[in-house]
Amino acid sequence: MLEVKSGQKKHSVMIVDDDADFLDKVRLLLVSNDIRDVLPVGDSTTVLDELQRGVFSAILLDWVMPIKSGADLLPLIVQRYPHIPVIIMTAVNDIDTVVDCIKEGAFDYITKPLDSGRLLSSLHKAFQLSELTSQNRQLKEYLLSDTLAAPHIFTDILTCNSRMRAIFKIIETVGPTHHPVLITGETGVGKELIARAIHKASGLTGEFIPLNVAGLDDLMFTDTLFGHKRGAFTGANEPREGLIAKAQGGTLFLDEIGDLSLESQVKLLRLLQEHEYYRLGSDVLAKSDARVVAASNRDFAELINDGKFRLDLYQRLCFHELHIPSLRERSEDIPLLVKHYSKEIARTLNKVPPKISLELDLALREYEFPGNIRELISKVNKAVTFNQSGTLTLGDFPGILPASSPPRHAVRVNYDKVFTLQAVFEHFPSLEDVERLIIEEAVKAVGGNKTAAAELLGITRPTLNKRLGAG
Ligand SMILES: Nc1ncnc2c1ncn2[C@@H]1O[C@H](COP(=O)(O)OP(=O)(O)OP(=O)(O)O)[C@@H](O)[C@H]1O
Repeated sequence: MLEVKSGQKKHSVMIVDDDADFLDKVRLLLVSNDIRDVLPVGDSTTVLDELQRGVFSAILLDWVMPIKSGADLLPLIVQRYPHIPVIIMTAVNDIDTVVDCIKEGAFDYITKPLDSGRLLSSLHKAFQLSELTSQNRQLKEYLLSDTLAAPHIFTDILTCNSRMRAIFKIIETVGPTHHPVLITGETGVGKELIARAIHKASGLTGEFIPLNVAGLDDLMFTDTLFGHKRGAFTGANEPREGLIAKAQGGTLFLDEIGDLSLESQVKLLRLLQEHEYYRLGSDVLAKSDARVVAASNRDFAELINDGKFRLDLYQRLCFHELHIPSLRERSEDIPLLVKHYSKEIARTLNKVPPKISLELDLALREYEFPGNIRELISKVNKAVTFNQSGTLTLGDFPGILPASSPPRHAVRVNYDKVFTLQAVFEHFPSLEDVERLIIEEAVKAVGGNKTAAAELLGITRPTLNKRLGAG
């Protein structure tokens, strides 16, 4: 999970002044106000060295000093350490100096003799800025980097697609907020898997409770979600606990939310707004802290326009919205998924995992997969079940046409290739060099998800771990 360090951080302050008594006084003032990490610097020529050695949340810098003055140091500090707020201290109380300091990038300016209240308030503001800057930096590094903070959350979602990886990053960021999330995307793209990943990223200790609301009339929806009291309606002989109670402290996943009846939408809106509900037949208000994640393959703009979906409910649900791309928009995932599922299905049938012919591989990449990954799994299932030869070919996938482009033969061995290899390795590589490169590239391509990397490489995860360990 993404963790931006903040809060009760210890702050360290550098005080630079050529007056030893003054330095001592300020240090005592800070220490007695719980700022214990203070570095007094009497010789201003050592400031840059000290900055290289330590980490500081703020600098108190005297303006007038012999040899290297505050005016000399300020531009250098601002240029090299723009994230450290610098507070200028000076006896010179004229507007020109103030303007000069601020123009050079000082955070604040205080006059001597120091007013302790003013100094402490300025320092606390500087700490806030320094914390924000450091959080921003961490977030930026995290979002720009290609590594996930908690890749294990996504092990079930095989992908080497960059949009999917960006979605993983968003999940790591918004997962712990506990706000509602609306997941959209065509049928079978993996919306439920994404919902489960959001639950894992939330840190919630309660359960993940899925409910498919398609086809539920208002009574069925209300009864299933909120439960009922004994005798609430004819046939309600026993009390029923609704799913919302089961999802307490966890996540309620409402699938096919675009198909929810308008009457039920009002009830769901109330739950999202008030976090309260009534069981059928009961006038006792119950509380719910379940996080709501909803999914749909419907077009909400159209539904709202046609009066079939309430705008206020949509706005509540899509506090965060994730759109999952269709499989044809990430066709690079197709070979990975075909390999994974053909192996899985072969295992359940006690068969040897089949090979996949190049012709089939190319044809599958071009096929549209209107039913997305669910369709892919079903097609692979049939193919593996009936295949006898040990190699899946186009013949095992009725309805799939050969690829329009001629097979791209993976590697054409000629001297060009040798030169390409040498450009990568600067020498002719050994098999071990090439293996290490391929493994590194595969792990990078799937963003550190070792299960997916093993799939991509056509080896088992333990083998990958062994090779990584040896690398
Ligand atoms: N990236 C993936 N890697 C491996 N399996 C996947 C991936 N995405 C989806 N699947 C599998 O595909 C099937 C369909 O996924 P899922 O039910 O999450 O789709 P969905 O978008 O919720 O479908 P629907 O819109 O019909 O509810 C499931 O068996 C799921 O495990």
